[in-house]
Amino acid sequence: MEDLDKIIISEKQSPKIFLSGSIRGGRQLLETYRFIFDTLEEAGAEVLTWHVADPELEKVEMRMTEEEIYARDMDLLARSDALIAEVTVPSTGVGYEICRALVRKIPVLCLYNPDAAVSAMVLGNPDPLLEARAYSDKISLKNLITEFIKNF
Ligand SMILES: O=c1[nH]c(=O)n([C@H]2C[C@H](O)[C@@H](COP(=O)(O)O)O2)cc1CO
Repeated sequence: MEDLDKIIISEKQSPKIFLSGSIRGGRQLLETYRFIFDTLEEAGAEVLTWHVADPELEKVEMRMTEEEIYARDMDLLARSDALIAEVTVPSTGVGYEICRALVRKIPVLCLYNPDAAVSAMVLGNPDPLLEARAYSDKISLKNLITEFIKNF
């Protein structure tokens, strides 16, 4: 029985997470996106959109057309088990990705600083697959992320 448990645990795939964070909406929270990325990887998740937390992102994305960026991200979303969005910095792309995830029935966790003016499209959204949580510091941010990904 113990052996069977071990096999089941070792066969458990790491959850694939679509990390969503502002790019053209402003990069001022890049350090927080990096912290979320590191927390997810430490917890055994695979972050498919690692580029969102990449300080060199502009260099890579500059070589891609707008259509290529869109197609790549929609393909990554289709392969994700869940989406985690940092919504403190308002971003058209982040809002769009949240909506697309919900349409595809992919669970979404939105995280934000308590001082942020988060859209009512997130805070007032009754979709049971959407969870929105404020974090006051890195400890609470880490706890919210690790609790959420336990479900996958
Ligand atoms: O170059 C890009 N690469 C890219 O992956 N995105 C996606 C991922 C981010 O979660 C989101 C950011 O949107 P925005 O650029 O509107 O802030 O869109 C967005 C852009 C630029 O709009």
